[in-house]
Amino acid sequence: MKIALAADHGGFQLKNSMLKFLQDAGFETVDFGTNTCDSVDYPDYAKLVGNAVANGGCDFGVLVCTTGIGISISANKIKGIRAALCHNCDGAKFSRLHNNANVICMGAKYVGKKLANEMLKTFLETEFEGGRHARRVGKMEA
Ligand SMILES: O=C(CO)[C@H](O)[C@H](O)[C@H](O)COP(=O)(O)O
Repeated sequence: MKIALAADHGGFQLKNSMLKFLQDAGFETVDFGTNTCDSVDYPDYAKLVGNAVANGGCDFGVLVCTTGIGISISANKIKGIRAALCHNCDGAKFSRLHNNANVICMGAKYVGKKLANEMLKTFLETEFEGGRHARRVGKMEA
């Protein structure tokens, strides 16, 4: 499974922590940056990960900014992207079960490294339930 990650200056440390977690767990990863405190614009990074997932180059995406809000709004502008802003493992689980989310977004201001790894693990291990949820996801896509 190949995972694309990116963050702005507000989220790069948490992104790098999850990058190491994924690499240690044996996942293939693509790091789209940023990797410094220099101020950047979160829509640019959402676009890199969103396109990588939407075009099939990566299976899932991980995006982080300070609150998670701007980067999730941005990712959801890309056709085929269902980006879920998650704050706990239950949200991460249901974003997959019911919404077939393909990008998980987090706010580094609210989520610590341990919780972020747990949410990410839950997200990647949970399968979409399909059924009535497939009808709803289909309506979102339309
Ligand atoms: O949280 C964010 C967007 O929702 C971004 O990470 C920004 O950090 C936030 O908008 C604050 O911007 P600043 O330039 O870092 O003050």
